[in-house]
Amino acid sequence: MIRGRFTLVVALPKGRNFADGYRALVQAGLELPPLEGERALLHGREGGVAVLELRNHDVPTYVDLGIADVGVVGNDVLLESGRDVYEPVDLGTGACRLSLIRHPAATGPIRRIATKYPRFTAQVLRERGMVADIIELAGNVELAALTGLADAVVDVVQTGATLKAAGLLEVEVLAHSTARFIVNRQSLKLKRELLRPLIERLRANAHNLPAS
Ligand SMILES: Nc1ncnc2c1ncn2[C@@H]1O[C@H](COP(=O)(O)OP(=O)(O)OP(=O)(O)O)[C@@H](O)[C@H]1O
Ligand SMILES: O=P(O)(O)OC[C@H]1O[C@H](OP(=O)(O)OP(=O)(O)O)[C@H](O)[C@@H]1O
Repeated sequence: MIRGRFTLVVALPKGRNFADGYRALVQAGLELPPLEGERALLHGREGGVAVLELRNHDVPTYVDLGIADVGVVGNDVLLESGRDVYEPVDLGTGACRLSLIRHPAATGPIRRIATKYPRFTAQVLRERGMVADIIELAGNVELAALTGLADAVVDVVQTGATLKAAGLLEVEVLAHSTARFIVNRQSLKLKRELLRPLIERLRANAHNLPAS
């Protein structure tokens, strides 16, 4: 097991949330390894802290199953994952929302919803007693509303520029998202002396973030 060879294994998502996540952990005093080479997937030396570079949706999986002790991931991905991890800190970065989006001409009942977030969408439908087919897509989800593949989509909105350019409407915000620091429940007990102060410092620093 990789965890036995390092003091702490950190799962970070490639892409948008990587730099803020890395910085937040360093500012909280964690000695992260320097990042080696663009194509490296695992950074760090035995006996120190390791960083795993993962796809967003894989971060909760690695943390829940105990391969990584801790991780950083957007709440949107956490909601979708259904994974049981401890989520002690809202880092406040990477703010966006998961919204219901429709074409202005689509005014009838929603029968087909396209999304990268099928579990989250199914839960929203269940909570509202609604029935619709969910079509899982891998990206550029707005195209489903533009082309008529679906009569609504659930996707990430940040500035709204993508929707505006496509002439689509943000009908309803379903969830707000920011980056979260997550912890494997067993690691929290086993590495308490390392993790408790880290969590406190992350909380204090997140509190002092300028409002975005
Ligand atoms: N405008 C935005 N679009 C998409 N995600 C955003 C945006 N703003 C913040 N985020 C956050 O960034 C995460 C997506 O990061 P990124 O765009 O790097 O991933 P991706 O290219 O979709 O790759 P992956 O397939 O690994 O999810 C989201 O889960 C969300 O928490
Ligand atoms: O409201 P906005 O500020 O326009 O941001 C939202 C858009 O940004 C992301 O797409 P991106 O073009 O980054 O590609 P991706 O789908 O590969 O993440 C996301 O999937 C939305 O389409």
